[in-house]
Amino acid sequence: MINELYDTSLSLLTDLYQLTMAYGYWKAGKAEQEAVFNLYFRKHPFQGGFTVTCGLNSVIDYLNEYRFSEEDLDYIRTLTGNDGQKLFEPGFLEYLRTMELQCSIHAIPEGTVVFPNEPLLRIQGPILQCQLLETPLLNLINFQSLVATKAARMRLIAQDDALLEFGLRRAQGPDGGVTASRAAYIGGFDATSNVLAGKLYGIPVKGTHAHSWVMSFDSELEAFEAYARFMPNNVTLLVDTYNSLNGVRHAIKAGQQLRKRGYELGGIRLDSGDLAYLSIEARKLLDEAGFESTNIVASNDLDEYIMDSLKIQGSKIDIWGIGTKLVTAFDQPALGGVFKLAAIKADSGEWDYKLKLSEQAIKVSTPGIQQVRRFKDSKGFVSDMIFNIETPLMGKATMVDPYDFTKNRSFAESTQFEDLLVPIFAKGQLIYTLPSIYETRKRVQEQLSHFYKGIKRFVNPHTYPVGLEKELFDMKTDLIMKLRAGNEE
Ligand SMILES: Nc1ncnc2c1ncn2[C@@H]1O[C@H](COP(=O)(O)OP(=O)(O)OP(=O)(O)O)[C@@H](O)[C@H]1O
Ligand SMILES: O=P(O)(O)OC[C@H]1O[C@H](OP(=O)(O)OP(=O)(O)O)[C@H](O)[C@@H]1O
Ligand SMILES: O=C(O)c1cccnc1
Ligand SMILES: [Mg+2]
Repeated sequence: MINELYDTSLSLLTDLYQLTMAYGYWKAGKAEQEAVFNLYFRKHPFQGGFTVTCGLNSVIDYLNEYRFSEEDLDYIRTLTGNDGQKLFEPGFLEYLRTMELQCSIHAIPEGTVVFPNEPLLRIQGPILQCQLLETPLLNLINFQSLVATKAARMRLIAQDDALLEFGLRRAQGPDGGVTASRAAYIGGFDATSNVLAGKLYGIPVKGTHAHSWVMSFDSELEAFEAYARFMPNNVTLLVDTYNSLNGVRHAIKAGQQLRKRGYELGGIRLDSGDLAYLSIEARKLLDEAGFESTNIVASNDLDEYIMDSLKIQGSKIDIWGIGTKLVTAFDQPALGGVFKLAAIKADSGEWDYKLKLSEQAIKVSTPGIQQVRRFKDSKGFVSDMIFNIETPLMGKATMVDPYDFTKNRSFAESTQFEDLLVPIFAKGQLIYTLPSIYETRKRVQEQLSHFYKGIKRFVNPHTYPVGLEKELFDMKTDLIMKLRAGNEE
């Protein structure tokens, strides 16, 4: 989709340093050396207890179209260094021109509930190619996962109420708007006001009308009657332009006219003031007038916390219209996903495991060709274990808390599990059938239902256990010791 939106190849959607490193690998004769990178995040957004992964569809589109066009190469050719001389030799540009993606990619399917340090994507292939993909893959996964997570949080509060996404006007540019609409739908929204997202993804489109409609008439009643006349099968009237409860009375009048023509007043929308009080009073007015099935839509800078508060206050809101705080992920504008090298194949054909040291334990990367095993019992998912597929698990598996080795758990061989990463590309060839957006959307709710409810609360959520398989933990520890010893002052 992103390619459609920009109508161009998007291989330049990367940071310059990926190109300069790619050039370096090429010059050093390392371009084809096989490497493995993991894409993962370190902390849940919104101080929450879960994250919903999203954006794989864009990754697939992006990689399917991946190539350096003549215009791309013409541009790269112009780039110069500090001395004004060309950065790249012609031979490198020729290499890029004929380059075909050879990467094999495993990923956790979209709509899966995931946790810190779990590889959402594992990219294996020529190091030069993997490197070029760091920035675009992070760009695609970070934002969409963030918005899908925000949406899933709102769905938890909304329960069975309808959720409409109204964010396009506040989104971070066209692609931010369109991808946010998709991610919001996957996270649990029911519809979007974004017509392009509707067309591109098959998301239901819905909407009401703006204050300008009311303001353009001499009176609110006239505006409502006109709207109802012209669009009798889609009437949700925005009642707060002048005085919300008066507006509800006018909407009821327009609704009575509609009924005479065999149509129903679909809803009224409240967009300012005390949404708890106004929705309760509006409900009374509507019910007294025999409009029990007319929905009350609320909007106005809503987020999951205000929704929660409104629910506690007994508000009578049936449909929530949410824009700004959803599509901008207002209280946390980025998911901190990273892309780290985990192994390089040595000339011997053996994996040489790689790790980035840090003073902060949470920032030390994990080596290995990783897979995530999610153990289940009769009540649901119980823990996730990251393991190295190169050291097959035999019999019972032991997993260690990566931040406290004294904490570990063992799982009998008979314990049920699911391995989360599935093959997407094999040496550059797509081998995965992307589920429909509707299936992915269902998957989120399905997934959430299998987790202990503590991970879903907003305040001090329960930490779902994610550990390293014992052999991987030991290998990581050894590597840390070796690297620390080898890099002492
Ligand atoms: N009962 C309520 N409890 C908690 N928050 C509420 C309640 N009613 C509305 N809100 C939220 O409070 C904020 C109100 O915003 P603001 O102070 O701008 O008022 P407003 O009603 O939009 O004002 P105006 O009438 O000028 O448009 C919004 O984020 C809204 O969602
Ligand atoms: O509040 P959001 O969650 O972003 O939802 C979208 C908002 O966009 C519209 O008005 P707009 O904000 O453009 O103008 P208004 O604030 O004056 O209503 C609509 O009336 C909502 O209030
Ligand atoms: O249809 C609506 O009510 C709508 C659409 C976009 C933004 N705010 C409201
Ligand atoms: Mg507003």
